[in-house]
Amino acid sequence: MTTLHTLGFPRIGARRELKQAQEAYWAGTLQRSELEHVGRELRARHWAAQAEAGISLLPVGDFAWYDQMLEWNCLLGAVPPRFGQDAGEPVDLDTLFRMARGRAPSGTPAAACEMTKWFDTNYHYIVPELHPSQTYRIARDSLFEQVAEAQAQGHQAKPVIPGPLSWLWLGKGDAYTSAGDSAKLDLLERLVPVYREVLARLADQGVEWVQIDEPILVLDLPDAWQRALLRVYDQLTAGPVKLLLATYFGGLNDNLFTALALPVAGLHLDLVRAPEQLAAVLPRLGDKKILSAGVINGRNIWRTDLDKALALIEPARAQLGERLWLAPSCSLLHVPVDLAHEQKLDAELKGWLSFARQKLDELALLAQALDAPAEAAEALAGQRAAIAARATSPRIHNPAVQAYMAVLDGVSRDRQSPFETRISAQQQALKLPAFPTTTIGSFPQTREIRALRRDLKKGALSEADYDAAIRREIEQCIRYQEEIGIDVLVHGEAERNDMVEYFGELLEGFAFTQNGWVQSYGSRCVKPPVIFGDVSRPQPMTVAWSAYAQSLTDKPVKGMLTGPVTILQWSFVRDDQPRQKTCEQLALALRQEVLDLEDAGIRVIQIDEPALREGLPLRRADWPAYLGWAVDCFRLSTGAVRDDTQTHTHMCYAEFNDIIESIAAMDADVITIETSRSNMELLKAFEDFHYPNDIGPGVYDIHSPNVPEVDWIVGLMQKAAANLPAERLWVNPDCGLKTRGWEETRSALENMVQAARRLRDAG
Ligand SMILES: CN1c2c(nc(N)[nH]c2=O)NC[C@@H]1CNc1ccc(C(=O)N[C@@H](CCC(=O)N[C@@H](CCC(=O)N[C@@H](CCC(=O)O)C(=O)O)C(=O)O)C(=O)O)cc1
Ligand SMILES: N[C@@H](CCS)C(=O)O
Ligand SMILES: [Zn+2]
Repeated sequence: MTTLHTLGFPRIGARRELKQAQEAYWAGTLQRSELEHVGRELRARHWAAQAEAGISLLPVGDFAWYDQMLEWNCLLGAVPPRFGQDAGEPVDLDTLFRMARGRAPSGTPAAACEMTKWFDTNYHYIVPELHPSQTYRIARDSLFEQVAEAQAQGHQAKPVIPGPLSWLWLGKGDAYTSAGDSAKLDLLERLVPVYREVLARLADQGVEWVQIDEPILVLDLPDAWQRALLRVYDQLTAGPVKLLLATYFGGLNDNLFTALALPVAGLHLDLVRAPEQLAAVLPRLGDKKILSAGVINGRNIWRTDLDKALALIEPARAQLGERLWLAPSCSLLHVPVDLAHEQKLDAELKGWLSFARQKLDELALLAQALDAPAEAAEALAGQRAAIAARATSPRIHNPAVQAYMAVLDGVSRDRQSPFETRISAQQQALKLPAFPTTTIGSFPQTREIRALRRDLKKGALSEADYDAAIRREIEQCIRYQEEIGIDVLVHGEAERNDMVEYFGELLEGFAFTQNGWVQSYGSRCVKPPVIFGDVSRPQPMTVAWSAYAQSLTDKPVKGMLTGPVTILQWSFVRDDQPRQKTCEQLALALRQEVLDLEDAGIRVIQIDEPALREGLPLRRADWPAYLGWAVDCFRLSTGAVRDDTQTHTHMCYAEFNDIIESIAAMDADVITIETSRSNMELLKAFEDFHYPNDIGPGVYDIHSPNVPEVDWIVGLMQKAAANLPAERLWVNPDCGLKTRGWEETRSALENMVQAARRLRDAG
């Protein structure tokens, strides 16, 4: 019998039960005991679903109240001193929430820990805060309690824990200069004994296998880290539990020999992203190790081509027999829970898809195909038919798009004139003051706005009434910005459920789901649209809203679009053509929208690319190719406008140093970026590079409810002006305001405008 396991199952619940419960608890309307009950119910449901599907080793530790890394930070007692954690006391749930959000129903508010992107996904983890004198201890028991919970339900629990090297790599601290700073390795001396203690406790609970995640093994690793892996795993494997070392999101490449040399009992490979590594691993695996083959894609939603998967793993099966285990490529955290909850997707399209729950069945079928091929034949034939139907469907091809793509090389990506010429034409047209103020696009998405969309969907509100209500929101937003004296206004994005899903709903070649939620961070989720075919724009998507907003004021209103790379990155993308091609189709659709906005009298157009950096391949050798086409697609979408039309772009959650050249090559007239959390440190890349175009360094952190003081904003801008020409600087928040309330938004923006006035007076 083939052993099946998963690296993790989505924790949010098919109806986002975890989100509802957490937010109610934070708001004080749900008791702690009720919250804990919801957690137990979800875990039990998810384990049961996996067991029913035939998964024998069930993940424990994939459930997290906010984030799995944060759970581990708390288990290790790595709680920064500002949270007032008593040494020796267990870390309480509210302390965990304060680390994530700065506040919780109990305990003193403190600055939240940093949150950043998890590898190349749209999931965000809470960054471990490292310090050279940090000590560790088992400070939270939830993992052990959950193991007992799973066992009491009759399951074979396989705890899932972050490996020590990956935990350190992903951590940050003032004493360390980069992810791979070898000084971090000094902490291992104190960390490893606690890992050993954890493993010993799990062994006492009767656990046989522990999955230990070392995803950094798919990155370019310095020698010191490779050596540390060898040293540490020698110490970790001494006890009675068996370790399954899990790698995912790529191939081992030059880390292959290190991974194979580790004395662990099993190794998990991502054979979706890097199928070629199997041939290199098989002859070197030895005669004892388990190989877990990750053959079901944990990062996308397409039904698996099981014939292809079988062809890949058959040599492994022949060599390893039952030492070959099967699994998804990575945790299923990154895909929606259950396709069964989609009532509105047409049957053809639904037949092409597989969400987390369906992926379990695919895994079981694959095992059956190995163990009892005759019994699997009929189901395999059904799967084969579904794969063939998708590959040959006329819905995926659009001749008009193909015709445009065929002449793409001849389409200019360049603006008509260089920046110096354009900016003076824009200055004449827009007549902006020094230190112009603007915002990033969205204004608070209030409950009322979301309820309007809910009612529209339910049929309780007509299209006309919905439109009228959104227009009122836009008018209020414009009036407010005029009143406080913002220079370049926005319409506020009230009509958007999400900056990617909104466009997915309006573009051809996309499908969208009712319930395909995926956790982005904490309680926040996204519903990534599905790109299944050639992308085109049947009609303008934003022009009516932007033109309406512009009709209300003489001040310029920015048109607001999500860029091609970000739409690509935050969607589930077709896998039957290179991502570059899909991105080019998106860029062409956006190019038409940009020109329509310009025709409608919109003089400033922003094309957001917050995911440009997130899309970077994990291996540096692959960066130039990606950056080449990503920048090209941005330029394709923006390049056709007149000189006096001003283009903006916006990026957040990113470090810019290593891609500054590509950012400059995008040639947006203005870039607004997230810099406030780093106290303008991130601007250094722009200073060192002598970035030529206009820059709006974010002057306050929109992720925090704290209102920035005028002096503080002035100080930050002066810091920026010390190294960048003042006439190139804009004043703006560091991201959109959709997750904020109106009260804090008002105070913050008013202070921001005050600060800009003071800067002008001083200059
Ligand atoms: C900027 N970020 C984004 C990322 N990815 C995206 N795809 N979009 C982004 O904006 N990645 C990086 C960052 C940070 N990530 C996020 C992710 C998610 C949110 C967020 O606020 N999510 C909302 C859901 C937004 C949404 O889709 N809203 C819909 C539906 C709202 C809903 O739940 N409706 C309820 C009824 C509501 C009511 O009655 O009050 C229902 O249908 O039952 C909409 O507005 O229509 C979230 O709540 O998780 C932010 C940053
Ligand atoms: N225009 C978007 C960008 C977010 S990254 C917003 O303001 O929400
Ligand atoms: Zn942003």
